[in-house]
Amino acid sequence: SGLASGARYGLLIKGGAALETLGKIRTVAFDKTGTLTMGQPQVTDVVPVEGDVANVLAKAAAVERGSSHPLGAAIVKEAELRGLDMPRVFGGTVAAPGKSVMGRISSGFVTVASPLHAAEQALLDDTAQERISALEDEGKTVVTVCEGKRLIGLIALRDELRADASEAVRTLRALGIRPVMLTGDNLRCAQGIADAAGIEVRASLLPDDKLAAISGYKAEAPIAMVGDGINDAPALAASSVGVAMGSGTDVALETADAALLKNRVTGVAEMVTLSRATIINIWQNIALALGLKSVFLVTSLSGITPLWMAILADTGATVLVTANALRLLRFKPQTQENAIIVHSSINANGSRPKISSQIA
Ligand SMILES: Nc1ncnc2c1ncn2[C@@H]1O[C@H](COP(=O)(O)OP(=O)(O)OP(=O)(O)O)[C@@H](O)[C@H]1O
Ligand SMILES: [Zn+2]
Repeated sequence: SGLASGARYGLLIKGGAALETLGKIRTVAFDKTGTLTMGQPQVTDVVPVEGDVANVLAKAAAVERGSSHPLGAAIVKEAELRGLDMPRVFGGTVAAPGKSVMGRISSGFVTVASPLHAAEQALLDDTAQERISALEDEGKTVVTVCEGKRLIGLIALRDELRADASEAVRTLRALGIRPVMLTGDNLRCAQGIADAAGIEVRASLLPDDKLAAISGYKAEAPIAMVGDGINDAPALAASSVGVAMGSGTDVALETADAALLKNRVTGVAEMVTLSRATIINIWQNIALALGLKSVFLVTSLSGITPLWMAILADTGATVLVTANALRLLRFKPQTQENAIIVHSSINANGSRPKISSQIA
């Protein structure tokens, strides 16, 4: 009944074990991009160092074209909006998760990378470094564009916080759970987003660092991780309960133990509440069943109640237990955004989520 009730609110939980663990978690780790934020960054600034804006944007977009990263998608969209001709890429592109993407165009190798990992390609001088810090202080994510070993420009992007992110964080704290944001983005930008959401943050984490962070928390107490599967699928799999955003990748939906179909991050707290209610309900039922049975065992053995009455009472207990379990179907999440509850398990993009077949 707990699983069915969750499904009605767009909370999909893959089976009883995950439902049970959710009630015990002490920490919830959130990915930033696409989880606490909308995951639809927009290009805000293009700073050319060599050539003009179009040169930087077109080359960056060329190597990002095959990339599934939200930053890459934003760069390609911006180049298309400006009607730029993207140079041809020869021999495909190479992505280093959490760091960069690289490809070869006719004039040489182009790399789009985080400032932290740009140093592997080119040295950032003081002017570039200052410009990066200034943009990051505005809450933007900056990527560097290099051609060969030369920095040719910077692209700044901004992603908006989800409307229910701070409510999600507050609700978890009220349940005695510690929320923390794990991100591959730089600390300046991440700190701005984290402050707005009211959450503590660990930034500049590579996918392996996210995994290590999860294992660290998990060694202390059960932890849930909420992510979209881009550079965090291993962390989702390693946490006690992995929760995928409904808009996330197929990998996320497959590795996760649960999913938030309506992309409401407040759903994590609702899952915990539902789990706790279910666990209490199960213990009530066990106590009820055993209690009634022992009363009638004693009384019928000692001849106080006739056998037929004991049998009838046994059936009655089953009815009571079932009725108590069915109360869970009346479960309503406490958070305010319930107006947008949809009674179906269809994704926002219209496709059926893969895990829907597994609802008990
Ligand atoms: N395809 C790419 N194009 C440009 N930069 C990239 C790309 N992939 C990774 N990066 C750089 O590496 C950084 C970390 O990437 P990662 O995907 O781990 O984190 P994120 O998506 O920014 O944030 P989060 O970890 O919260 O999802 C990015 O902020 C960006 O600077
Ligand atoms: Zn991410």
